[in-house]
Amino acid sequence: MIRVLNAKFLVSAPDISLAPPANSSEVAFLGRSNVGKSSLINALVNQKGLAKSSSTPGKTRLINFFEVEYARGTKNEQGEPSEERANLTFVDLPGFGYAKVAKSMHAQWRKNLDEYLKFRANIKLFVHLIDSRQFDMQIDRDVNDYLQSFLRPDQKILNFLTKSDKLNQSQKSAVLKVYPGAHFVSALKKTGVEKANELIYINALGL
Ligand SMILES: Nc1nc2c(ncn2[C@@H]2O[C@H](COP(=O)(O)OP(=O)(O)OP(=O)(O)O)[C@@H](O)[C@H]2O)c(=O)[nH]1
Ligand SMILES: [Mg+2]
Repeated sequence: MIRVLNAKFLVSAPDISLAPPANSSEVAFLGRSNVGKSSLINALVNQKGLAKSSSTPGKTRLINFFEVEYARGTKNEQGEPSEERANLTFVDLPGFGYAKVAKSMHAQWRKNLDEYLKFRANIKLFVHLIDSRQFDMQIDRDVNDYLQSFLRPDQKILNFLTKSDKLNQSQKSAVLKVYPGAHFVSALKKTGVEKANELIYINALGL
């Protein structure tokens, strides 16, 4: 059993130069604008307004850092139940593909994110969120290829399909044909959230 003990906002930074010290494994949440990044972070840490979410695309404009304290039930050397603790840093990023932004500003965002994503040493996990209703978009394939192009051996990518409460079973089956083994989450209904925490914890810590 994995649970979040505590989560708190650290800092918002416009680019990597103002990021907090890189002293714990970092999980970067990325995906198209409005896909549900901020909402999923809130669901994972079980706090409503920690990451700011909005129905207006383009809500998250800075790189937002959160410290998340996890506890995992395990067994000690004597085989008795015990609990291990670990801190992760969650990073809520501005969305890709937000059209209503002036081109020049958009280019600047891309540049800022590019440096952060490629050169931040402690990123161990990229959580790429894909809208389960629009799962077959070129921009998401491009983002996957982009991440793969600089992925280090100590890093992983997870694909989560968001807003799964909007899908019926046959629609989910169609998604699974394109993303076999995809993990569905709903921040609204809180489904798939516990499993998501487990996947994040294990992959970010390389367990
Ligand atoms: N039905 C449903 N709606 C959701 C879910 N998660 C988020 N939403 C809605 O989707 C909209 C966008 O959510 P955000 O979490 O702000 O999305 P974001 O990816 O952080 O967006 P940007 O910061 O603009 O990139 C909001 O209106 C949310 O209420 C979900 O699991 N189910
Ligand atoms: Mg957001």
